[in-house]
This record gives sequence, structure tokens and C-alpha cells, in this order.
Amino acid sequence: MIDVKNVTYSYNRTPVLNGLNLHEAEPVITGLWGRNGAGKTTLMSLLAGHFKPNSGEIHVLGQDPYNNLNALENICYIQENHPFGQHWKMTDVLEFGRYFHKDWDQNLAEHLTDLFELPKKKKITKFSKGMRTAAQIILGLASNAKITILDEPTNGLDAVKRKQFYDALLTSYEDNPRYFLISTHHIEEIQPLCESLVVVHDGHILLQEQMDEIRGRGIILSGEVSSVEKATENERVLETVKMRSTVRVMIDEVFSPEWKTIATDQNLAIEQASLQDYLINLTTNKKGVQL
Ligand SMILES: Nc1ncnc2c1ncn2[C@@H]1O[C@H](COP(=O)(O)OP(=O)(O)OP(=O)(O)O)[C@@H](O)[C@H]1O
Repeated sequence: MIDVKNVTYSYNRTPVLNGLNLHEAEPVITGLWGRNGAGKTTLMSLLAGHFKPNSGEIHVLGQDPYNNLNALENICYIQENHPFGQHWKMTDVLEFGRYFHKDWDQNLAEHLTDLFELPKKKKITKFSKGMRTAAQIILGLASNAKITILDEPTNGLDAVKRKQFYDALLTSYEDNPRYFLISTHHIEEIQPLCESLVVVHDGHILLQEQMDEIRGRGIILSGEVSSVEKATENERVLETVKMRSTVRVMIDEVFSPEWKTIATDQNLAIEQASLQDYLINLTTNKKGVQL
């Protein structure tokens, strides 16, 4: 579905993506995570054909998306602040969607407009932030595009609306499996929806894995310094927090019965790291924090 090979991209000679590779052959809901400025939006813009890579190749459904109307027929990219026309109302948004997306689902668009309680006759410029976001979501889901890219789609949505969006996304995906790439800073919340996760860091893909596998990663051990050191001496330590005579470390391992046994043997407390904390530690160097 998408194939990104060795792509580099710079803004005014400042490199942002640096030999980035990403491949996905099947329809899947993929979460895209990275720290601020990691390059998520740049990657999404390249996939949507908005930019041309400085070097490397991008193929979306077998075609180079840059300046390619044929390829763009199958791509729906909803930016964080999607540009709506100055005088647009919801009826214009739905009209726009119907015009630009050949697989547009008008019934779904109408249903979601009602579900999100969006007034049809009010100008989008007069919408609240959450209402604008909901309008963007409607464009993204009802497009039915084979490649649907959503940049921070839940920004400004309250908890009820976020749940409605997740349910609508899953139902729409079950009806019509396609490639969804969804960038987020709130990985804990969207991880149940995602079958895979891509992490961008330092201009390349740090991780591309099945969500089920990543969910199990990150173990936190705490106890006496010497016992923790013994248990973790051959491990990749992602974070160390010293508290007088005890220490708390996160290691890059899968939470397992074997590790529970090791912890019990060494008289250590053990817990599974949250996905968010694991990813933050994977992309920062927080070793040696002293409390
Ligand atoms: N139009 C631009 N001109 C110059 N530099 C830019 C431009 N857009 C982005 N950048 C820079 O490129 C880098 C990557 O930005 P990008 O928006 O792709 O990151 P991101 O992962 O989406 O970040 P965030 O999570 O903060 O939205 C940042 O250092 C940013 O300052």
C-alpha cells in the first residue's frame, strides 16, 4: 500500500527526514508517534504528495504521489488545521468530499454530522475547535479513501466525541478495510484501535511493530540498588531514578513470567511500564535522575 525508500527531506537545507524507510503491504490502522518536531507531519505530507522528497522514493498504491492526480484520487490527508473555505458550511464540506473522493460515503457523512451534532447552516469559521475537528473527521472517514492519513484527529474533542470517533473509525474500517495512518501524542488512548505502531525519531523510523508486541515492552523494577543492578546488568536500561538507598529502573524487555520470577528472587517490585512512558524513554536519555 505504501512504500517509502530511503527518503530524505529538508526545509531550507535543515534536514528533517534522513534516509527514512517505511513499508506497509496490507490495510491496517497504524498509529504514528514521535516527539514534537520529530517529522510526523512532514512524513504525512510527503505521503500525501504535498512535498517532493530531496532523495529516495515514495510509492502509494504503486504510484509516486507528488503532483499526481491519479494517485491523489485514493489518498485523503486531513491536516491538523484543515483549510476550509472562508464561507463554508457543513453542506459545503460534504459537497467538497463528494467532489474530491470517488468512494465518498454520503450516508456516513450525514450520519456523522448528526452524531457529532454539527449545525448544517452555521459557517465553519464560527465553529468551536472541537466542532472543526469533528468536521475534519467526517471528511476523513466518509472519504473511504484507500489511504487515509489523519494528523492529530482528536485535537479539541471532548471525551464523548473522542469515543464516538473511535467507534466510527472501527465500524468504517470493518466495512471497508483500508490503510489508516493516524498521528497522535495520546498513544494510550488510541492504542486499542491500532494494529501497528510507527515511531519517528531523529529523521528515521525508530520502530515499526505490531501493537500487540509493543504493548508488552518496558519493565519497571525497583528495590535495593545492588539487587536492581544484579538483575539488570545485561539489560538495556531506559531510565534510572535513584531514591536514597533504592533505585527504580525501566528496562527494554517484555513483561513476562520469567521477569516476575527474577524480581521475586531479587526481592524487587516489578510493574509493566505504560506504552507512553516506554516510548518517551525510548526517545530520550533520562538515565541517572537523582531524587
Ligand atoms: N514549513 C517549515 N519550514 C521550516 N521548518 C519546518 C517547516 N515545517 C516543519 N519544520 C521543521 O521540521 C521539523 C519536523 O516538523 P514536523 O511538523 O514534521 O514534526 P511533527 O513530528 O509533526 O511535530 P509535532 O508533534 O510538534 O506536530 C521541525 O524541526 C520543524 O521545526
